[in-house]
Amino acid sequence: MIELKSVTKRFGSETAVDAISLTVNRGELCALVGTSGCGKSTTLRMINRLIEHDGGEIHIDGRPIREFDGRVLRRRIGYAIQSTGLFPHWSVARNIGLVPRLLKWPAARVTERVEELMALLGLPVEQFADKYPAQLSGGQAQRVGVARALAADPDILLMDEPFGALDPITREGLQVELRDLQARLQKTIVFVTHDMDEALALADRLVVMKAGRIVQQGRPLELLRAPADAFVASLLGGDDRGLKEAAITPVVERMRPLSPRLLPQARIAREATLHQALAMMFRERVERLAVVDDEDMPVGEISLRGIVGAGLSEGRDR
Ligand SMILES: Nc1ncnc2c1ncn2[C@@H]1O[C@H](COP(=O)(O)OP(=O)(O)OP(=O)(O)O)[C@@H](O)[C@H]1O
Repeated sequence: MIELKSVTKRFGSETAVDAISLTVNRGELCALVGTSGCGKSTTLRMINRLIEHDGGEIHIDGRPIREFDGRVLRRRIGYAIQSTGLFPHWSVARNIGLVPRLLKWPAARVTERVEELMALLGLPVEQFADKYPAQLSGGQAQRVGVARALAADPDILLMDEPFGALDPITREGLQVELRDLQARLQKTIVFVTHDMDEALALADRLVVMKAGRIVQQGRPLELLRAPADAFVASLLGGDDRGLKEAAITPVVERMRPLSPRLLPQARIAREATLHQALAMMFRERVERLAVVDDEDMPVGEISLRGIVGAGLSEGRDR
């Protein structure tokens, strides 16, 4: 668990982070969003003491981080950044194994771990282990950066735009991998992003910052449904907020039992979102879809009226 209590950071006369308080529970993914220069990266870098806070307290698992040696702390916390920070003269495998080697793991265990992570992140060992960062595409380099952050199996991961500057398909693939990793391994993750769709899709806790302060925090749906002010509303998507809400609301929330009427021909997976259901209705020119399970068996239906007529923000079906 990470706790920030009234944490402040000043650079000269400028207060970059102004008395923020935030708790990120174990296994939670917390996304920090806000306009450029609002203090997101500074907040992240104070957690692993790349930047020292000058007011307030930061605790990790109940202990003030000032009690830890900075280097020891950073070996316990994975850190992935947009520019990857890979060592250019080291191979991919050597880059990924950096922290385990610093922690003096036996060589065979480091190799095993590196290969495990490369497989996890879709980087075939034979193809990539001996390559150098300059020989990688941006997306591959970011995967290596994420693998390196995960190498020593840290409980905490700090990620500063780790998927920035990637094409939408690669980015979405990595988002799915991250969510999967988090669900399986219960990592505590603090994630900085400028991409609101990414923040809404990934975050358990969404934190909106403005000029060094936290303006609002909560579950993405809570913020979409009740933004604290016009700034939050506009940052979260302005007039598009309804669609963004549909993009993170699962179909099963609005699903009804199959009606005795004819089974709808068009089908949608039960894991789909309302946004995907709307897109399919639009594409297929239909107002009802059968919701199907993994074996393509209908488990219910969803209708346009069920989605729109009920009013998304009411959170109930009629
Ligand atoms: N090392 C530094 N020295 C002086 N000022 C700094 C330093 N690092 C950050 N700042 C200032 O602190 C403020 C917050 O910066 P920070 O990088 O945390 O913002 P951010 O929200 O991450 O921005 P962006 O979205 O553009 O990355 C900015 O005004 C920035 O200019």
